[in-house]
Amino acid sequence: MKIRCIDCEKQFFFDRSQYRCSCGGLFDIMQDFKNVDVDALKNLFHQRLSERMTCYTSGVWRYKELIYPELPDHFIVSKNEGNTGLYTSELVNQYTGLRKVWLKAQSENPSGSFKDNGMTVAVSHGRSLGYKKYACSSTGNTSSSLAMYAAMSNVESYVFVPNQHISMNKVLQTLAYGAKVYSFEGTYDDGIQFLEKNSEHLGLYVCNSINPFRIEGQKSIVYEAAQYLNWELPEWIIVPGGALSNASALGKGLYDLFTLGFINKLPRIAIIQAEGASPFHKMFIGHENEIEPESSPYTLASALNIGNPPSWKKALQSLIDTNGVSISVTDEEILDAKAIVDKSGVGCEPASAATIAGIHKLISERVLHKDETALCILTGNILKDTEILNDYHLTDQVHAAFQNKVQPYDLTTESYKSLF
Ligand SMILES: N[C@@H](CCOP(=O)(O)O)C(=O)O
Repeated sequence: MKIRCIDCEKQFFFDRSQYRCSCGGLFDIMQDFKNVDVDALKNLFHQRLSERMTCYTSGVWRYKELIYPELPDHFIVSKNEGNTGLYTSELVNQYTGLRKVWLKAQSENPSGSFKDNGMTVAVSHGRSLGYKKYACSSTGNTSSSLAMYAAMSNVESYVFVPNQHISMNKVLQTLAYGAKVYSFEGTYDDGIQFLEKNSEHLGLYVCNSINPFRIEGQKSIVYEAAQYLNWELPEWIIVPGGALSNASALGKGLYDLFTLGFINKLPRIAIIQAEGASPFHKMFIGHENEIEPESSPYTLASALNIGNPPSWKKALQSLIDTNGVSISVTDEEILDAKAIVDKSGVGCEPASAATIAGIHKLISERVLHKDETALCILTGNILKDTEILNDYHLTDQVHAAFQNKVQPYDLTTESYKSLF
């Protein structure tokens, strides 16, 4: 397997853990698609939809030929990740004003977020290299996912989480899977810098999205959506933008599908950032060549509290390749959109709802047209952040709101007769 530095374009054989080239650029995996037969692969992917109890049951490894064909199956650690629902909702369509919005619920992954799509590949690769200690910096989803796969592989996980502006539920989930959790003063960005500097001499295999195998795995999100939609994707793919791994991976995945001939039309990608943590959007609309890191990013959508996204160049490439756009939305817009997704029955964590808020705004700015269709990536589960649910639904007027939603009822009377 070969990798390429995205800055100096030097190529290497990838046989150990390294995340950056000596020039400072991130690595990208170069797939050898010379012998790909699209019709044969479509058939194979279709047959694998009825696999049971093998690694090909997974909605990631179903596409192994496009992700990591060389990896011997016995290294794969999988929990049937992927296989997530694709939903539509009249409520969401109406709220956004778009003809049809597809919700790809990556929140249905085994650890509750899209991170599992990439993590199964990163940890499986780490196993093939013989690593026993795995690490990440995280606002909570990456750490939960890593801790889960590490536990299943019987190896250690060490996770570094900021000591504020993250969701307690996610940290508890990470602890419960058995990870050693270190809480630090700073942001996700400081944790990444620490790991980039120290992981090698500490013998830690880093599973953040600076690891290119994470990106290869996350491409499966768009492969699966395309397969479910009979290889015809909507005009737009909408992703929240924090560390920017989804924008990077989905752009690469779409490019694979289009250049190989799986799909005939390339959707446009829209990256939606939270206003309080939007360095990428500022760079993009300002036509700057470099990102200006934000030292104190802050948004209620805790998964997006990232001021210096390592993958910004890959995400930028995705927008260039797909004629994409970026936009930012306020926390209020995110929370209102989340309430709609929750009420639709699909549900999501706050960061995911940035996509719905983003569509709303892109229509009002006439970037999206109401006759178009879009696919939104819902990144995390509704229960990932119950503090936000509490605040949104209860805090303002706790008693009045609570009484409205959960009505007191006296079982000893016959008042039910007037209720139904
Ligand atoms: N919100 C993320 C931030 C980490 O991003 P990654 O792309 O490096 O995994 C999280 O869940 O920690």
